[in-house]
Amino acid sequence: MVKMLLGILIGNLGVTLDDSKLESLIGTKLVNMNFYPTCPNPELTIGVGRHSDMGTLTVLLQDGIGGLYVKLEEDALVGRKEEWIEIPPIPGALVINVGDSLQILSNGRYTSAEHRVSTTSKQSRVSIPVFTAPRPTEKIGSLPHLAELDGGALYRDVIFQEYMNNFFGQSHEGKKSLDFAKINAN
Ligand SMILES: O=C(O)CCC(=O)C(=O)O
Ligand SMILES: [Fe+2]
Repeated sequence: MVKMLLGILIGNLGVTLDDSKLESLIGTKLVNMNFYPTCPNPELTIGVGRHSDMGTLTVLLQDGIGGLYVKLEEDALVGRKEEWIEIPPIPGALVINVGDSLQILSNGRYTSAEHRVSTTSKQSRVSIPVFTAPRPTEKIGSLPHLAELDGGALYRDVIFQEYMNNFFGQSHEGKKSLDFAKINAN
């Protein structure tokens, strides 16, 4: 399913990647099982702090409790201020998150979802994300066709293992990890 989704998302940008390339871009797969116990003072705790997932696409199953928030970036063009919106649990629905690797490959046309989780004082929560990410040896950077169309690459080529080392080598601060691959990050 993830391979098909990725093929469609990249295809919509006018780039066709063959099956083995798509496979390489989601070749690392990891399942987490998150348990968030109840917390008497949810406002004083962080369930999961703000971050984006480092991989390509994340498929997330959450129970019915809620508490997952995604940041909508400020957009002056449409007069929107930065806002955190809750992703309500819908029975039988999966949440699909764009990760940093897809942001890099798409030259920023898809942006990774910055998200966080808050706990509640009444009910514990369980979520199961399935992360897909490039193979550790895979080189990722802005896809050349998109860099050309956009008048330049926003991201340099990095070996995914290096991106991962950097991601886990520092504490998460929103989407700061992306700076590692950004050209002209300041
Ligand atoms: O629990 C959730 O809904 C999200 C967890 C998460 O963001 C993560 O494990 O990366
Ligand atoms: Fe996450």
